[in-house]
Amino acid sequence: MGSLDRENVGIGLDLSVGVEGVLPSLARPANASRIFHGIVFDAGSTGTRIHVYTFIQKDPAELPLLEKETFQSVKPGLSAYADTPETAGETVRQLLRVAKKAVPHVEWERTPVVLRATAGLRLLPPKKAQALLDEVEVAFEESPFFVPDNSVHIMNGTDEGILAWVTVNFLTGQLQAKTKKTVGTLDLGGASTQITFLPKFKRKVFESSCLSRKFREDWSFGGLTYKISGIPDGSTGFTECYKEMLKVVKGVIHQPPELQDSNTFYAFSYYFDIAVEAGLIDERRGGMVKVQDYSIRAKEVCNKLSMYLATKPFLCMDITYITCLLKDGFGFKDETILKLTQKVNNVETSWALGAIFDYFQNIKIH
Ligand SMILES: O=c1ccn([C@@H]2O[C@H](COP(=O)(O)OP(=O)(O)O)[C@@H](O)[C@H]2O)c(=O)[nH]1
Ligand SMILES: [Ca+2]
Repeated sequence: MGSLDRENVGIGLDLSVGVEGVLPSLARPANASRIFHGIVFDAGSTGTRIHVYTFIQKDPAELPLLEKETFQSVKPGLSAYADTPETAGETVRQLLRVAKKAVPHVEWERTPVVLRATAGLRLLPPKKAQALLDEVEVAFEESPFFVPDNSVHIMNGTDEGILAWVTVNFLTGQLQAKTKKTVGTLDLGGASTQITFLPKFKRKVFESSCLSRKFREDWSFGGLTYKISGIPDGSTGFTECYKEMLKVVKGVIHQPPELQDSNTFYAFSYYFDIAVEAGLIDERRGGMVKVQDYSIRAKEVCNKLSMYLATKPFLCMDITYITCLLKDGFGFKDETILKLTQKVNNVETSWALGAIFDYFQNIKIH
């Protein structure tokens, strides 16, 4: 991998540097805009998503513009195939068809494809997770796209957070050299919440005052089946449920002092989904909520658990967890406003866009 003369080459040409000798020469007039693409798979615990990005580099000294995102998702996530890893390869092949349509044929061999897995694979026994990743790699190698080193791997939670931050701040224009202010981001995954408290399950039985006394369900993950239920003779309701969540949240999470004077926070993933389920926002339009809106709704739901038993048995637990995480975990004030959105400027607010920037930067593209 060589260093680059940024006076003469744009980001599109820089891409070829990582695969010297493999890619055709991309020499173009110095002033021409360059178009390039990047493919990111988000292998989440509840689904696999493909993001195909098209960028235009007008000025090599500036960040590229994101012209377009093509997005598609499938359920369930790869971890559901822990015992049939070939199926993971099929899922990826199916989604790669989307990329073949979105990226012009001539660009295929210089368009990088990467997959980052999150909590679903983190929670699997390492051998099972590796078998899934190996199948993905085979599917990538068969594809016409450029497969960089370390193209397929499990990402840690810190990277997930940082890359989501990059995505939203890029999309909201805060990464321009002249802007000083940035926005905060909150992403809540489907399985990462359980990471903290799954090991505490005794006999693998999980009883909670956040669930209706009558609730009973088996929940399977990574080859183990957990028995989840309400406490048959215990107390239920918001106060009890909150105390339970506090044990998971309190003292575990660093409370950044910046939150006190912080500006705007964008929240997505489960913050968004649960707000929709709780009727706080419209699924299509998203919206703004105050931290206290979650807690008011949590009280209403948890104090009438039987009403939600048939349709939304986990809503009390989920919304109380979010309330507790925001207030006692991160230390947000009741009045803090969160912008709940799945998209900014029509682009998914996922860590995936940040991940492709990270990739370009690692091959010395700025
Ligand atoms: O592009 C995405 C990625 C995730 N989600 C939602 O975010 C939540 C988190 O799920 P994910 O599968 O990403 O879990 P993780 O692996 O991050 O824990 C789920 O409700 C997803 O439906 C979404 O709406 N769009
Ligand atoms: Ca996620």
